[in-house]
Amino acid sequence: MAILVLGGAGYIGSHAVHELIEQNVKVVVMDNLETGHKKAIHPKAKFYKGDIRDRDQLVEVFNQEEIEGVLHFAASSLVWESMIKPVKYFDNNVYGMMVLLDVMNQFNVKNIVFSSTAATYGESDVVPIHEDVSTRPTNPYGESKRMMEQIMKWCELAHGIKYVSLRYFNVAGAMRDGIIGEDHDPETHLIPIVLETALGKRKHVTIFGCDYDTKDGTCIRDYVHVDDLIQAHILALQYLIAGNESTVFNLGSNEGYSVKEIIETAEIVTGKKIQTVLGDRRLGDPPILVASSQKAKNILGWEPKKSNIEQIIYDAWIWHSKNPNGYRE
Ligand SMILES: NC(=O)c1ccc[n+]([C@@H]2O[C@H](COP(=O)([O-])OP(=O)(O)OC[C@H]3O[C@@H](n4cnc5c(N)ncnc54)[C@H](O)[C@@H]3O)[C@@H](O)[C@H]2O)c1
Ligand SMILES: O=c1ccn([C@@H]2O[C@H](COP(=O)(O)OP(=O)(O)O[C@H]3O[C@H](CO)[C@H](O)[C@H](O)[C@H]3O)[C@@H](O)[C@H]2O)c(=O)[nH]1
Repeated sequence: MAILVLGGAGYIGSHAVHELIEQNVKVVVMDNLETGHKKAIHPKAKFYKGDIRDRDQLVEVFNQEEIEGVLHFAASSLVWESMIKPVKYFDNNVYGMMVLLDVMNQFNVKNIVFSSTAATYGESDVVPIHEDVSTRPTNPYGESKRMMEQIMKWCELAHGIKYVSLRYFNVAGAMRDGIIGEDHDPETHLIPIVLETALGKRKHVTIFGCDYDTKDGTCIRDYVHVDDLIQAHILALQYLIAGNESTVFNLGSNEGYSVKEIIETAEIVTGKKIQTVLGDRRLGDPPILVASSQKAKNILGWEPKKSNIEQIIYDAWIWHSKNPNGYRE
């Protein structure tokens, strides 16, 4: 039996594949390589290049392999892009989920761990955010993920497909050995941009908005180390395979850092001065997203070990400084 990792060539999915293989699990990856990299896929994983919206391609994978469960990372995931290309997000994310659940049902595969997001909550009055806080997304990306959760709920009722939806906050860091890490083109995430600036690949970091109602006027996010996040996926898979009920968990560090604080910490970790420019607010950005992950700790026994901000930035720095051009030669 194998675990099917959809989006296993991407930043987070590739870390999941490495960890599963480390734990001697048989892994099958499907990815269309739109934002992922073939080089990020562990050589011991069986790779199918394909798009999950292509039903025939997906059926082919399920026909060829004995799939026990699915980790579903494959999605479009940029908040700002979703504000200008909403249909892309509903097509790739929501339609992709519809095809996937239909094929899982056809092949009687009953377990899925899904990459959801803090963006499902939108602007929450409750901080830290727990799972019972109402979801009111402020961008199409978050809306698409909320819809995907709803679709899973109805497919559980109709077909008995069990799910764990993991609402990640901001994922960062990399495997300590510098072999895999974050490489998007163009890169739009804060920590990689800050580190590329430290490396001299960029002149400055633009701070998107300094007039938010926060301690220093810049947006606050909760950063979680990718290695800790993957451990939660392994626990979620075990939870489902043990026959537990479908549910939702937040995954974050429970600490909020402003954009300015991230830049200051990166200056300390890298020992480099990082130039900044003040810019306008970015479309769709909520001011504050900080998690309560108590439920994942209580029910899954999740214990994040690396999610302090210095370690997250340090591990990302190892990846970026060893691979200044990412996966490109
Ligand atoms: N990075 C974060 O901070 C963050 C936070 C919350 C949630 N998430 C979610 O985690 C998941 C992974 O994020 P990431 O940062 O690794 O993104 P990523 O873009 O690096 O990885 C996504 C992978 O999925 C593939 N893919 C996309 N659409 C596909 C399709 N239709 N068929 C096949 N493959 C497809 C891409 O080629 C890529 O390899 C996404 O679902 C994202 O929404 C990420
Ligand atoms: O050059 C930059 C890049 C980002 N930011 C700011 O830094 C913060 C973090 O931005 P990221 O782009 O790194 O991450 P997002 O919070 O927009 O989104 C990330 O986390 C979300 C959940 O919190 C989603 O799930 C999403 O997939 C994932 O990309 C935001 O306030 C953003 O405005 C800047 O000021 N300058």
